[in-house]
Order: sequence, then structure tokens, then C-alpha cells
Amino acid sequence: MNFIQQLSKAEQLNDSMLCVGLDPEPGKFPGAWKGDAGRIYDFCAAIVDATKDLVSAFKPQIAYFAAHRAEDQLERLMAHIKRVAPGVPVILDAKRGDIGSTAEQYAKEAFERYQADAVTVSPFMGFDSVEPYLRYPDKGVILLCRTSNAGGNDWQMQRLADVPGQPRLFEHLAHLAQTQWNKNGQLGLVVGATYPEEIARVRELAPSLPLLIPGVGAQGGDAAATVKAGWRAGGPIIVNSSRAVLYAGASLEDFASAARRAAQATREQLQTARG
Ligand SMILES: O=C(O)c1cc(=O)[nH]c(=O)n1[C@@H]1O[C@H](COP(=O)(O)O)[C@@H](O)[C@H]1O
Repeated sequence: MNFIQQLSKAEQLNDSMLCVGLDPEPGKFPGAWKGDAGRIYDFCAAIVDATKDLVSAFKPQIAYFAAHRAEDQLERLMAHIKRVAPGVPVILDAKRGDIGSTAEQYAKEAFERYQADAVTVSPFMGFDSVEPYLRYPDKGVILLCRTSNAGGNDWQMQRLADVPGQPRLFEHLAHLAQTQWNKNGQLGLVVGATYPEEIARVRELAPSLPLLIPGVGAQGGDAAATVKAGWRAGGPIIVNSSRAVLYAGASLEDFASAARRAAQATREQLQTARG
């Protein structure tokens, strides 16, 4: 089964478009775990166990593990997710981007070392920096397109004078990802929930691609506006929330159930908006 099929199955299984982002910050851990990087696995595994029937995907962000020399805990976490939630695909958020020979190593890291089902990639260096990931035909490759941060304006909103119609950079990328770059139907796009108008524009240009939409919760994006702009039959959305779920509770006894309640509330908002 490829990533797109896995995603669609998980969406149906859990009746959900929510992705819980696994961005562990030891300084925010509950109770006696606070500050203990040795608890990264335990913290994330508890969140996975508490939310695995509410999500269509999980998204661990690699920097939160690497910064604490906790790659071994990420490997254990990936294996844990496969074990307890085999129907839920895992997107490794790595945002890599480099020349082909180096991209080959990044692809190997994501898909062979960590066994991710999909990975986020920066397309800034062009198609030959994306192509090595496409050699894993069952895996998803999700390209940054219109990111949730304000600085995305610096590049992504600029018009390309040399391309017919002078599209904005993110528009041109959405078109390429829907058409000539999408050799094996593996591509998806990242579009921030903080920019619903641009979500709608990307959906217009890329009607069938899965859109990974971070920015609800801590960044203030509107869940209902996100669904309205991005969801279409045959055009899935994966709406990520990290901090608002992970740190919903502050005590060791209650953090996992608080995370579950937060995930449940966001999932319901999304499903209600879809109608
Ligand atoms: O690729 C991403 O996941 C991503 C793209 C983007 O444009 N904005 C964005 O916030 N993200 C990631 O999505 C997560 C958002 O976390 P919260 O703001 O805590 O929900 C973080 O892991 C970010 O690295």
C-alpha cells in the first residue's frame, strides 16, 4: 500500500483529518519528567497511545530529537507507532533539501533508517534535489509550498516574471507538483493554516494532492476555514497540531488524557466543518 492509500484508509478508519505533531520539548514535559531528555520516547509514546484512534497521521519533527541526541528514541518511537497503530501513516518532518547525491542519503535516512511513510522536503534546490525521494515509489514526499510562517512571504509570494502568467512562486510549485514533477503520484504540498486564501489557491492548482496543513492550535489558524479552503473529495488534507495537543496538560497523571481531549476537540471541529 502506498502513502496516499494508507492516508485514505486511516482517514476512514478514525474518521479524522487530524495529524498529531510529535515535537517533544523536555522543558515542557509534565511533572517529574520536566527537563529530562531521556523521557522523550516515553512522552511521545504516551501521546501516541492516547490519540492513535483519533488521527489520520502522526508527524514527528526530527529536530526535536536530534537536538537532544535522541535519534535512538525516534527510532524506538517509529517502531512503537508501527506496532500500536499500524493503520496510521507517519510523516517524518525533516524539511531536507540538497543536491541529488546528498538527497539520496536523506531519503535513506527517512525511509530506511526511520521507516517513515512520508517525509517533508524543501523544493528550493529544484527537481533534481527532490527526485531521489521519488525512487521509493510507496513513500509520500511532501514539498514546502506556502508555509505557515510570516517569512514565507519573502520568497513564496514573489511573482516569477519568466513564467507565463507570472504566477507567484508557491503557485508555480503547486502546478509543477500536480503535473510534471509528480512522476509516481507521490507528491503532497505543505500549506499553512494561517493562510486560508492560499490554501484555496493551492487546492485549485493541485486538486488531487494531499495537503499537509500545519498552523491550527498554537499558531492560531482556523480549523473550519482550513477545511473549507482545502478539503475536496479526492483531495485530502492532513491538518497538523503539535503544541496545543502535546502540552494540553501539565501533570504526569493527566497529560495524556488532556492531549486526547485536545485532539478530540480539533478532530471534531475539522469533521464538523467538512459536513
Ligand atoms: O512542515 C511542517 O510541518 C511545517 C510547515 C510550516 O509551514 N509550518 C509549520 O509549523 N510546520 C511544522 O508544523 C508544526 C507546528 O507545530 P504547532 O505550531 O505547535 O502546532 C511544527 O513541527 C513545525 O515545524
